[in-house]
Amino acid sequence: MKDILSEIIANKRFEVDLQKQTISLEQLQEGIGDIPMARSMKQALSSSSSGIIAEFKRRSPSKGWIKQEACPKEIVPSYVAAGASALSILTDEKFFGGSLKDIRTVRPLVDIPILRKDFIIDEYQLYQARIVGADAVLLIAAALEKDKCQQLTEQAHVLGLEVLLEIHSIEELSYINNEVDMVGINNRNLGTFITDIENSFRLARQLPQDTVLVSESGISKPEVVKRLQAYGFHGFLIGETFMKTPQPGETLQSFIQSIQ
Ligand SMILES: O=C(O)c1ccccc1NCC(=O)[C@H](O)[C@H](O)COP(=O)(O)O
Repeated sequence: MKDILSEIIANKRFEVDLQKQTISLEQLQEGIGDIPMARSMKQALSSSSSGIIAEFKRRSPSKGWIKQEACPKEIVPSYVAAGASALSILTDEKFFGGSLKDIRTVRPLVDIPILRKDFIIDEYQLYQARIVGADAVLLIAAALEKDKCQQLTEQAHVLGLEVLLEIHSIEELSYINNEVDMVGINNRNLGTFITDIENSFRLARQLPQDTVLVSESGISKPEVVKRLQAYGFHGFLIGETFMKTPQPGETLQSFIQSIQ
């Protein structure tokens, strides 16, 4: 682990420890009882839908502010109306300008699966995700020891959350086991920020055919999605391409028209 990722993880550890001082894990556990069943993102991606996981993202370490004043109540329902199969909502505040409140705000407005996109290092964050209404969480191999990743996967399942495991390199293939629901191949090198779509094809070749595969980051053209679809990818996680335009929902709509 290095560079921006280590900085993000160090800050996340600090944040989570602080949050625990305000609301303890036990208090969060008490709040989990009456949460409705989660929606299956794996199923949503496996059905014959667009496969687009449309991301709500205000800023990023690689691009700075993309849409500082973005309002989730406007953008997220417009993604659903445009035909997104699932949603990804960045909840990291310091580096991405997001918050758990963004998921809480849109949950009653939409009925497709929501991925809590954050840097999950502690089971406390799984409870937070479930309480605000997320259906799935991202676990990043590069940010976790293998045992910890396994432990978080099991705990996520106990809470009814699905897991999208993100890998970027051949070495991280060893994190994948039968318990992981979906495998995300990140095209972005988190050390250099360079995106290379070919990374998706390189790593997909190494995976069993029945893996629910998601290609993540740097996707800006419908033709790329078509190539990925033909290769057997089910999901396409796209943020900046939509968020940088004045009407992200409309941009998504024409993007989907071009892949059908
Ligand atoms: O987006 C970044 O700059 C970034 C930097 C360091 C860690 C994670 C980062 N992004 C998180 C994501 O996974 C992306 O937001 C997501 O894959 C969508 O990517 P894009 O379509 O390129 O916005």
